[in-house]
Amino acid sequence: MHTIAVIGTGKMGEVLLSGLLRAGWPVDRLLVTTRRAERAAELRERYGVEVVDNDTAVERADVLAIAVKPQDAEVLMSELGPGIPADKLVVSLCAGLPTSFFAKWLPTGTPVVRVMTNTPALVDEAMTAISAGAHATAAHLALAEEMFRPLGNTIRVPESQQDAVTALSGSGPAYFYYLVEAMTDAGILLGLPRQVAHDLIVQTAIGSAIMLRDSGEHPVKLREAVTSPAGTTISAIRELENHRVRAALLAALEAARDRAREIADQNL
Ligand SMILES: NC(=O)C1=CN([C@@H]2O[C@H](COP(=O)(O)OP(=O)(O)OC[C@H]3O[C@@H](n4cnc5c(N)ncnc54)[C@H](O)[C@@H]3O)[C@@H](O)[C@H]2O)C=CC1
Ligand SMILES: O=C(O)[C@@H]1CCC=N1
Repeated sequence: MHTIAVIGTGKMGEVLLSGLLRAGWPVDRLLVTTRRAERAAELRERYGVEVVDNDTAVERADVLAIAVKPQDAEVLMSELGPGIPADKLVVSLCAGLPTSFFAKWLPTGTPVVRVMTNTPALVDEAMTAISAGAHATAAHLALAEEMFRPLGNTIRVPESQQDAVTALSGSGPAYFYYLVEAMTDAGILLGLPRQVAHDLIVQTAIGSAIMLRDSGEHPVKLREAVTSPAGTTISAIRELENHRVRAALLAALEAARDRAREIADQNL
């Protein structure tokens, strides 16, 4: 069985750690690293996991899951990279950074897998996209899948699609929360108590998501089924079109994709 070290255990590192534990990964096969002593104590107490320094993690783990902010990856990899033996697997969770960024710091031939997951991993409903770097084999991809499948769904994509994936599903939960927030405000505008508006829209989101997943119907079909002739829904849709919400979404995701590219450019 593999030993996985989470390097940089902040929000996403903890999401991965807790998911692996929920899935039954033995705690003595997990190591975590962090910069702050208080955070180390918190993780130890919450999960009973061993917190070690980065060098010890490299020595003892055979899979290194890099979960620092992309902006911190250069310092981390310049310190750690050259000492990582080529038989370890490096799994990057970092937005924007291509596998070639990691390869630059690693001994030639070290396999790197790039993943983009999302925060619904906390409830085992993540969408995780997995890509092989130059030296990653089918076995390395399978191992990355084994790590992330307990957290939700996984998909393999060519690395060239990872910036688009980041814009769509990596950041995606934020767009849905934003929408719920705005719709709750709209409910308040219409005179509903905040909690009632919140409960109505959250359950509506859950029901709609399950129908999208389980009915096999195209979203247009599902929307048309709600939209009665001369009814209420079409009046709302007209306003969404007038306010160019579709165009705003296209522009927003393009901006997120471009930001991922910028992060790469700043680090290559
Ligand atoms: N937050 C999100 O929804 C998602 C984030 N990501 C990616 O996950 C990565 C982590 O993001 P978050 O967890 O949100 O950030 P975060 O800031 O919560 O966690 C990063 C952690 O790394 C630690 N760290 C930094 N340098 C270190 C070093 N040299 N040694 C040990 N620990 C170090 C920091 O102290 C911090 O605890 C990023 O690269 C981000 O692009 C990917 C998908 C979704
Ligand atoms: O906002 C970010 O950069 C990270 C990557 C995807 C979701 N959160």
